Amino acid sequence: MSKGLLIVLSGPSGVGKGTVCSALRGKMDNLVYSVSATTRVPRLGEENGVNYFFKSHDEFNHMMANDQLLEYAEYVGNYYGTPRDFVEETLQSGKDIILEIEVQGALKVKEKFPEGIFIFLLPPSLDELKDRICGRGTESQATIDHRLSVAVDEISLVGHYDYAVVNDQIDAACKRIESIVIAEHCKVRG
Ligand SMILES: Nc1ncnc2c1ncn2[C@@H]1O[C@H](COP(=O)(O)OP(=O)(O)OP(=O)(O)O)[C@@H](O)[C@H]1O
Ligand SMILES: Nc1nc2c(ncn2[C@@H]2O[C@H](COP(=O)(O)O)[C@@H](O)[C@H]2O)c(=O)[nH]1
Repeated sequence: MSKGLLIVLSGPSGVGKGTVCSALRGKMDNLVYSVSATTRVPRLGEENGVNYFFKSHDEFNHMMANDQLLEYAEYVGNYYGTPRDFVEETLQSGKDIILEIEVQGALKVKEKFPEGIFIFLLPPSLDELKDRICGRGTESQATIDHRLSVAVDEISLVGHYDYAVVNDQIDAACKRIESIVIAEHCKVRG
Protein backbone atom coordinates (compact mmCIF):
# COMPACT_ATOMS: atom_id res chain seq x y z
CA MET A 1 0.00 0.00 0.00
CA SER A 2 1.36 3.46 -0.84
CA LYS A 3 1.69 6.01 1.94
CA GLY A 4 -0.79 8.85 2.28
CA LEU A 5 -0.02 12.48 1.58
CA LEU A 6 0.99 14.90 4.32
CA ILE A 7 -0.85 18.15 3.67
CA VAL A 8 -0.07 21.32 5.61
CA LEU A 9 -2.58 24.16 5.58
CA SER A 10 -1.34 27.47 6.98
CA GLY A 11 -2.48 31.04 6.81
CA PRO A 12 -3.07 33.98 9.10
CA SER A 13 -5.47 33.81 12.02
CA GLY A 14 -9.04 34.33 10.85
CA VAL A 15 -8.44 33.52 7.19
CA GLY A 16 -10.70 30.46 7.47
CA LYS A 17 -8.37 27.47 7.88
CA GLY A 18 -10.62 25.76 10.41
CA THR A 19 -13.76 26.49 8.40
CA VAL A 20 -12.21 25.15 5.20
CA CYS A 21 -10.83 22.06 6.99
CA SER A 22 -14.28 21.24 8.40
CA ALA A 23 -15.82 21.62 4.96
CA LEU A 24 -13.13 19.42 3.39
CA ARG A 25 -13.74 16.64 5.90
CA GLY A 26 -17.25 16.24 4.51
CA LYS A 27 -15.95 16.05 0.94
CA MET A 28 -12.71 14.04 1.01
CA ASP A 29 -13.15 10.47 2.30
CA ASN A 30 -9.44 9.64 2.45
CA LEU A 31 -8.55 12.76 4.44
CA VAL A 32 -7.83 12.63 8.18
CA TYR A 33 -7.47 15.73 10.36
CA SER A 34 -4.56 16.04 12.78
CA VAL A 35 -5.72 17.24 16.22
CA SER A 36 -3.06 19.47 17.77
CA ALA A 37 -2.05 19.90 21.39
CA THR A 38 -2.18 23.40 22.84
CA THR A 39 -1.77 25.32 26.07
CA ARG A 40 -4.50 27.74 24.91
CA VAL A 41 -7.67 27.89 27.01
CA PRO A 42 -10.64 26.27 25.21
CA ARG A 43 -13.12 28.59 23.49
CA LEU A 44 -16.82 28.21 24.13
CA GLY A 45 -17.96 25.00 22.41
CA GLU A 46 -14.47 23.59 21.83
CA GLU A 47 -14.02 19.97 22.93
CA ASN A 48 -10.92 18.25 24.21
CA GLY A 49 -9.75 15.67 21.67
CA VAL A 50 -11.92 17.15 18.91
CA ASN A 51 -10.71 20.72 18.36
CA TYR A 52 -7.49 20.32 20.34
CA PHE A 53 -5.90 18.29 23.10
CA PHE A 54 -5.92 21.01 25.76
CA LYS A 55 -2.78 20.72 27.91
CA SER A 56 -1.25 22.43 30.92
CA HIS A 57 2.23 23.91 30.41
CA ASP A 58 3.70 20.95 32.33
CA GLU A 59 1.88 18.44 30.12
CA PHE A 60 2.97 20.27 26.96
CA ASN A 61 6.60 20.41 28.20
CA HIS A 62 6.43 16.66 28.87
CA MET A 63 5.27 16.04 25.27
CA MET A 64 8.13 18.21 23.96
CA ALA A 65 10.74 16.53 26.17
CA ASN A 66 9.61 13.07 25.13
CA ASP A 67 9.74 13.87 21.42
CA GLN A 68 5.99 13.30 21.07
CA LEU A 69 5.55 16.35 18.84
CA LEU A 70 6.40 16.43 15.15
CA GLU A 71 6.67 20.21 15.46
CA TYR A 72 5.64 22.87 17.92
CA ALA A 73 5.65 26.65 18.08
CA GLU A 74 4.80 29.49 20.40
CA TYR A 75 2.14 31.66 18.81
CA VAL A 76 0.75 34.84 20.44
CA GLY A 77 1.41 33.65 23.99
CA ASN A 78 0.42 29.98 23.69
CA TYR A 79 2.10 26.77 22.59
CA TYR A 80 0.75 24.58 19.80
CA GLY A 81 2.12 21.26 18.55
CA THR A 82 1.35 18.30 16.30
CA PRO A 83 1.28 14.85 17.95
CA ARG A 84 3.83 12.80 16.00
CA ASP A 85 2.54 9.21 16.30
CA PHE A 86 -0.90 9.95 14.89
CA VAL A 87 0.59 11.59 11.79
CA GLU A 88 3.02 8.72 11.16
CA GLU A 89 0.39 6.02 11.74
CA THR A 90 -2.11 7.75 9.44
CA LEU A 91 0.43 8.09 6.62
CA GLN A 92 1.44 4.42 7.00
CA SER A 93 -2.21 3.39 6.74
CA GLY A 94 -2.38 5.01 3.28
CA LYS A 95 -4.65 7.87 4.31
CA ASP A 96 -3.93 11.54 3.70
CA ILE A 97 -3.55 13.78 6.73
CA ILE A 98 -4.05 17.53 6.96
CA LEU A 99 -2.23 19.66 9.55
CA GLU A 100 -3.82 23.06 10.19
CA ILE A 101 -0.85 24.91 11.67
CA GLU A 102 0.84 28.31 11.72
CA VAL A 103 3.88 29.26 9.67
CA GLN A 104 6.80 28.58 12.06
CA GLY A 105 5.53 25.03 12.59
CA ALA A 106 4.89 24.53 8.88
CA LEU A 107 8.50 25.42 8.07
CA LYS A 108 9.71 22.87 10.62
CA VAL A 109 7.49 20.19 9.06
CA LYS A 110 8.94 21.11 5.65
CA GLU A 111 12.45 20.35 6.92
CA LYS A 112 11.34 16.90 8.11
CA PHE A 113 8.87 16.10 5.32
CA PRO A 114 10.00 17.98 2.19
CA GLU A 115 7.69 15.68 0.21
CA GLY A 116 4.66 17.17 2.01
CA ILE A 117 2.21 19.46 0.25
CA PHE A 118 2.33 22.95 1.67
CA ILE A 119 -0.72 25.14 1.05
CA PHE A 120 -1.08 28.74 2.20
CA LEU A 121 -4.59 30.11 2.58
CA LEU A 122 -4.84 33.82 1.77
CA PRO A 123 -7.60 36.29 2.58
CA PRO A 124 -9.10 38.32 -0.31
CA SER A 125 -7.75 41.42 1.50
CA LEU A 126 -6.36 42.50 4.86
CA ASP A 127 -9.61 44.37 5.59
CA GLU A 128 -11.57 41.17 5.04
CA LEU A 129 -9.15 39.29 7.31
CA LYS A 130 -9.76 41.85 10.04
CA ASP A 131 -13.54 41.59 9.58
CA ARG A 132 -13.39 37.80 9.84
CA ILE A 133 -11.26 37.63 12.98
CA CYS A 134 -13.33 40.39 14.65
CA GLY A 135 -16.60 38.83 13.46
CA ARG A 136 -15.69 35.45 14.97
CA GLY A 137 -15.92 37.11 18.38
CA THR A 138 -13.58 34.72 20.17
CA GLU A 139 -10.59 36.95 20.93
CA SER A 140 -10.02 40.11 22.97
CA GLN A 141 -9.15 43.27 21.03
CA ALA A 142 -5.53 43.01 22.26
CA THR A 143 -5.24 39.43 20.96
CA ILE A 144 -6.88 40.39 17.65
CA ASP A 145 -4.36 43.23 17.23
CA HIS A 146 -1.47 40.90 18.06
CA ARG A 147 -2.71 38.20 15.64
CA LEU A 148 -3.19 40.76 12.86
CA SER A 149 0.31 42.16 13.31
CA VAL A 150 1.74 38.63 13.11
CA ALA A 151 -0.44 38.00 10.02
CA VAL A 152 1.52 40.49 7.92
CA ASP A 153 4.81 38.64 8.63
CA GLU A 154 3.13 35.28 8.03
CA ILE A 155 1.79 36.35 4.63
CA SER A 156 5.28 37.50 3.63
CA LEU A 157 6.40 33.82 3.92
CA VAL A 158 3.95 32.52 1.30
CA GLY A 159 6.90 31.89 -1.05
CA HIS A 160 7.95 28.92 1.09
CA TYR A 161 4.74 27.10 0.19
CA ASP A 162 3.88 24.99 -2.86
CA TYR A 163 0.41 26.50 -3.37
CA ALA A 164 -1.42 29.71 -2.47
CA VAL A 165 -5.22 29.48 -2.28
CA VAL A 166 -7.43 32.53 -1.80
CA ASN A 167 -10.33 31.85 0.55
CA ASP A 168 -12.80 34.21 -1.08
CA GLN A 169 -15.64 31.67 -0.77
CA ILE A 170 -15.56 28.49 1.27
CA ASP A 171 -16.77 26.19 -1.54
CA ALA A 172 -14.35 27.69 -4.07
CA ALA A 173 -11.40 27.38 -1.67
CA CYS A 174 -12.32 23.76 -0.93
CA LYS A 175 -12.51 22.95 -4.65
CA ARG A 176 -9.03 24.43 -5.19
CA ILE A 177 -7.59 22.37 -2.35
CA GLU A 178 -9.38 19.20 -3.54
CA SER A 179 -7.92 19.80 -7.02
CA ILE A 180 -4.42 20.18 -5.59
CA VAL A 181 -4.73 16.91 -3.67
CA ILE A 182 -6.11 15.05 -6.71
CA ALA A 183 -3.24 16.37 -8.85
CA GLU A 184 -0.66 15.43 -6.21
CA HIS A 185 -2.02 11.87 -6.16
CA CYS A 186 -1.51 11.70 -9.96
CA LYS A 187 2.03 13.05 -9.77
CA VAL A 188 4.83 10.84 -11.07
CA ARG A 189 7.34 10.65 -8.23
CA GLY A 190 10.96 9.69 -8.87
N1 LIG B 1 -14.75 32.29 2.71
C1 LIG B 1 -15.24 32.90 3.81
N2 LIG B 1 -16.06 33.96 3.66
C2 LIG B 1 -16.56 34.61 4.75
N3 LIG B 1 -16.28 34.25 6.03
C3 LIG B 1 -15.46 33.21 6.22
C4 LIG B 1 -14.90 32.47 5.13
N4 LIG B 1 -14.13 31.49 5.63
C5 LIG B 1 -14.20 31.59 6.98
N5 LIG B 1 -15.01 32.61 7.33
C6 LIG B 1 -15.32 33.08 8.70
O1 LIG B 1 -14.13 33.70 9.21
C7 LIG B 1 -14.00 33.46 10.61
C8 LIG B 1 -12.62 32.84 10.88
O2 LIG B 1 -12.60 31.54 10.34
P1 LIG B 1 -11.76 30.36 11.02
O3 LIG B 1 -12.04 30.33 12.48
O4 LIG B 1 -12.02 29.15 10.23
O5 LIG B 1 -10.28 30.92 10.77
P2 LIG B 1 -8.87 30.27 11.10
O6 LIG B 1 -7.96 30.58 9.99
O7 LIG B 1 -9.05 28.82 11.45
O8 LIG B 1 -8.46 31.08 12.39
P3 LIG B 1 -7.42 30.74 13.57
O9 LIG B 1 -6.09 30.56 12.95
O10 LIG B 1 -7.50 31.96 14.45
O11 LIG B 1 -7.91 29.52 14.29
C9 LIG B 1 -15.15 32.57 11.02
O12 LIG B 1 -16.16 33.35 11.63
C10 LIG B 1 -15.64 31.96 9.70
O13 LIG B 1 -17.01 31.67 9.71
N1 LIG C 1 2.69 25.24 14.80
C1 LIG C 1 1.44 24.87 15.10
N2 LIG C 1 0.42 25.73 14.96
C2 LIG C 1 -0.82 25.30 15.23
C3 LIG C 1 -1.07 24.00 15.65
N3 LIG C 1 -2.40 23.87 15.87
C4 LIG C 1 -2.95 25.04 15.56
N4 LIG C 1 -1.99 25.91 15.17
C5 LIG C 1 -2.16 27.30 14.73
O1 LIG C 1 -2.15 28.18 15.81
C6 LIG C 1 -2.82 29.39 15.43
C7 LIG C 1 -3.79 29.80 16.50
O2 LIG C 1 -4.82 28.84 16.63
P1 LIG C 1 -6.15 29.17 17.48
O3 LIG C 1 -6.93 27.88 17.50
O4 LIG C 1 -5.71 29.63 18.82
O5 LIG C 1 -6.87 30.26 16.73
C8 LIG C 1 -3.51 29.09 14.10
O6 LIG C 1 -2.71 29.64 13.06
C9 LIG C 1 -3.50 27.59 14.05
O7 LIG C 1 -3.50 27.09 12.73
C10 LIG C 1 0.04 23.10 15.79
O8 LIG C 1 -0.09 21.93 16.15
N5 LIG C 1 1.25 23.58 15.50
